[in-house]
Amino acid sequence: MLRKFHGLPGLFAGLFLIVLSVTGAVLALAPALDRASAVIPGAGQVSVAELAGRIVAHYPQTEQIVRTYSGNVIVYYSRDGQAGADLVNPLTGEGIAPYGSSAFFGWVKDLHRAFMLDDAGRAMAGVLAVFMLILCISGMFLLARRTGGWANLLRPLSGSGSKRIHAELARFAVLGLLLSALTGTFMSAQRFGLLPEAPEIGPRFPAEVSGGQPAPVGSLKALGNVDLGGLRELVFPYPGDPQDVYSLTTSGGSGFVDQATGELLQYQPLAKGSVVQQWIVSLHTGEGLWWLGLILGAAALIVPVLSVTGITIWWQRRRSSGKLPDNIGAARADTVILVGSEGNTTWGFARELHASLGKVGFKVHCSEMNALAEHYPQASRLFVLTSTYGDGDAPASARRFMARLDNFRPGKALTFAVLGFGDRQFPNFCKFAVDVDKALAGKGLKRLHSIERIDRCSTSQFSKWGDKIGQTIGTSLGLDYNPLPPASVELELVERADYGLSVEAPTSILRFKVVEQGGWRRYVPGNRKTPSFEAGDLLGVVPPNGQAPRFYSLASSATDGVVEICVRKQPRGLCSGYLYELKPGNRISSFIRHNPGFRPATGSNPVILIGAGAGIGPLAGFIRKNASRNPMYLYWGGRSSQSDFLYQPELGRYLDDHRLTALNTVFSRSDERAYVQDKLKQDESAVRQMVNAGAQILVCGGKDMAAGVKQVIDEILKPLATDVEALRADGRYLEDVY
Ligand SMILES: Cc1cc2nc3c(=O)[nH]c(=O)nc-3n(C[C@H](O)[C@H](O)[C@H](O)COP(=O)(O)O)c2cc1C
Repeated sequence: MLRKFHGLPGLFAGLFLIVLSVTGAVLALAPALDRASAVIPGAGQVSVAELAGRIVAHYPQTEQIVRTYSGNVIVYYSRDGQAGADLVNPLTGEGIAPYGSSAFFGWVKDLHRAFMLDDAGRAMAGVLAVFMLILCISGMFLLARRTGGWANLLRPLSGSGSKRIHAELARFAVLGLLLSALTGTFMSAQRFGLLPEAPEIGPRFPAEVSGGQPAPVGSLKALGNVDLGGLRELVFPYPGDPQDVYSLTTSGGSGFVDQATGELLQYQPLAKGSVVQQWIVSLHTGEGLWWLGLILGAAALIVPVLSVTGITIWWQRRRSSGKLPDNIGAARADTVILVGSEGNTTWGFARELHASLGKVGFKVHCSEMNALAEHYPQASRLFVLTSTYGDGDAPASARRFMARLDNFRPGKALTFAVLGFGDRQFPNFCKFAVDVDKALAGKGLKRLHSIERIDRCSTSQFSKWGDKIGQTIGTSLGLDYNPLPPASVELELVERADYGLSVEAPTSILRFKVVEQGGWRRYVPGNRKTPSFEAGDLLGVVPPNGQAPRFYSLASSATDGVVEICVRKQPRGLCSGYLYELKPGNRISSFIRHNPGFRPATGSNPVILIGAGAGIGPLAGFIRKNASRNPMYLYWGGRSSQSDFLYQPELGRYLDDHRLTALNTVFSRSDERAYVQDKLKQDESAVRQMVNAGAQILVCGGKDMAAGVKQVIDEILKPLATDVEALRADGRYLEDVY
């Protein structure tokens, strides 16, 4: 709901908001440019009387003196019957240059205020300001939800791509945009009479003036009492009319000055409403607050990027939520399918189930598990299809499911069935699905069918499960789904570095180049030259006998120009053995699987990287990409510094150029006889301090190491009254475990 509240105005208004914000950013420059060219005497240095006296010496027929919010002084005068206006130097009264408002800024202002369309355009700009207000407020709520609460709003963000860029920039710009939107809405509402405007009541013309011989303007007492900094305008009396007066407006109010006695007559302070109104204009335009104008301008310039990334996110979400043409609303559905997925393969199965159930007449609603509603009023069947990630953890689209389950109010008639997707080679086969099954039963829901687990996307297991569900609900589903094979990438080994033979841990860093498809094949969709990937994504490799693919964490990003992995040869490892035997020039077929849940946060908070053995691969990749020199600390364990110190030269270079802040290694077959978790224990207080300062922890390596690390970190965190699970829920403890 909140997301819709944020997305719909954004989509609708995207293009117009871009025009509004770019023109706003240009206009925001005006106060700063004006200010830069203005001569501004210090406070108390020049009085209005002195200023007027100096100006009159150069412009005997002065009609009016105006001081702009930026501090420029303009004189309006007549000479030889011709009216003119000049910028003047307040210290000398001399003219600097003829004054005229800029045609360019005038044009931009028209575009900004009214899209060149008069009142219709002004109304549109007002509506857009309201949209912007809704976007800012709903965006702040979404950000708080993403960072795990308002107190964590400044916490480093995880994730990548458009979502990350959108959230990071929005966080930077939101206060400026909120201020512009609020003040813009206020000004539009006043313009269209929806809010009252402060009445412009000036002082009444004095009933009596002395009518005596006019004194020189520089000698008038009332003008001598006003500092130039407070002047708005001074209108001169009509020449030769002793009954006329000077009309003075200052930042505090307005009044009249007798041209003979110099007395202040009928002074009226500015009404409170006018002061507020003036502040609102200043806060919107930066008039008189040139520095604020620049901040608002910078925030406005971010709007085009927010619009483009916002539309990209919406589009990606639409696509990944699976082109479900007949998706029924949650409130009307009799059947609900919830999907937990990280790499999107489970969505394909969910789509097939959605289509089959729809075909036999059910009203089916399908969404990600994170979008679990509080209530499905009409539903009597709930299917949960979910994969498992990390070490038995929730995939990205289900991470908030368990927390949302607390507020879930299932109707009495609701029954459920969980279908887990996983890989039997993982010790925690489909563990998250099992957890969900238990949690739903714990909520008092009845099982429509007991949990089943699908191994490595087996389509036959899926189809059999469909048959059983069909029998239970009294109709044939005929689930027949064949996932498309992922786009394959041909790689050629260009370089390898071998380690660890003498300590029975043969491990190699393998660097491949992407083999470009020649001839017509390069035009086939999917045969892209270089796929996009980041360190921490996964390289899928199918071993030669065609069994299920094995995944290796990537140590490089596409921009590095190589595909780099770190492979430890397992004793009877089919795929690791195959890769280990490769020689430069050999080619393999592979595919990329994105793993956006395993990425270091950006920002100045420390990042603690922990790994052992080949687990150093993606961690080294993160350090290589740390161009902004965020504090990164690496804890890594191997067997022997002489034999399997992977990436030793690179890490030295990263320390030198500060991409890596500190390196802590430990070797189990040296005198230390210790593992990486022992090293963490030794560094207990430093680790605790870093976590207390907002550090994020990323762990990569074998499951035993990960379990040991988790145990030690839990102990280290005890005095902080938090633990690994709490950090994990905040996106501050990420694991890539195999
Ligand atoms: C990094 C990683 C960790 C995984 N961890 C587990 C796990 O702990 N248990 C399991 O059964 N499957 C695990 N899997 C396998 C996935 O659950 C399986 O490939 C699933 O089909 C992915 O579906 P999805 O693309 O919809 O997320 C893991 C896969 C990867 C790439």
